[in-house]
Amino acid sequence: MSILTVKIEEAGYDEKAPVIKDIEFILNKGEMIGLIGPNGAGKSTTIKTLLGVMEYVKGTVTKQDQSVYAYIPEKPIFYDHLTLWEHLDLIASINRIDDNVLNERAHTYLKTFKMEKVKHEMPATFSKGMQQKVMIIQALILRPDFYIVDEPFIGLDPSAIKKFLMIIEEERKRGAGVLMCTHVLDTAEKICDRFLLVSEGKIVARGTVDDIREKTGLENGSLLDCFYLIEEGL
Ligand SMILES: Nc1ncnc2c1ncn2[C@@H]1O[C@H](COP(=O)(O)OP(=O)(O)OP(=O)(O)O)[C@@H](O)[C@H]1O
Repeated sequence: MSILTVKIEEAGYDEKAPVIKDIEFILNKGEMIGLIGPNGAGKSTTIKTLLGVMEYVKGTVTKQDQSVYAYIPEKPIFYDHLTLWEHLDLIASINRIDDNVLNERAHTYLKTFKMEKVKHEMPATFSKGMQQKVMIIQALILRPDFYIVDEPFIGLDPSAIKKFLMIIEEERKRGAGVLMCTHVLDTAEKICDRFLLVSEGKIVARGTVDDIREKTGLENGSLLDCFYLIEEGL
């Protein structure tokens, strides 16, 4: 069952010069799609379009009725004068999450990511990885229908990556869909069901790793090998 249906004809920062074209896909319940592509390909622009913050958009982004999403950005953003706990409290009240539920979920995830000790400190003063963990905890507290995750693997320590992947797996079993943008292809290859390879604003390959292997003729190639071949036009 689809959670998100994307039909972007074109989008960009200026109507006269669209950056992405014909980005069309469906995200299903419990599915993880990897959005991959070289620097400047249009991945972040695609994400901004899905989030509804792009200046110019022609096309439609349709969520399943009432579905809630959570966005985990690559660059964390915080309120300077709020503590970690106050950030969680704010997110919970905006999304009408009951105090008891917030307490239970927050306690679990703060413990998992070893952030309990700093819960009354300002995230603005945290390290990059700690800030990334706060963004992840904020998203997990919502128990959303789908996640949009921008490059989760740069900044987190290996143990935090492992925990994040295990929780995301649980979330998928619950039915949550995940659209994940990343350059870390060896990890993506292991966890994503399908891929969208974007280059110069368009989808140049899509499907499972096997579909992409078939397209490149690399029968046993890794996703990285296939990516390299397609990107370099070999
Ligand atoms: N704020 C902006 N204003 C104008 N053009 C932009 C802006 N942000 C990105 N672009 C342009 O849009 C194109 C796609 O950029 P985008 O950030 O979507 O790439 P990306 O695939 O996310 O790359 P990366 O892997 O480097 O993060 C690039 O040509 C870039 O210069």
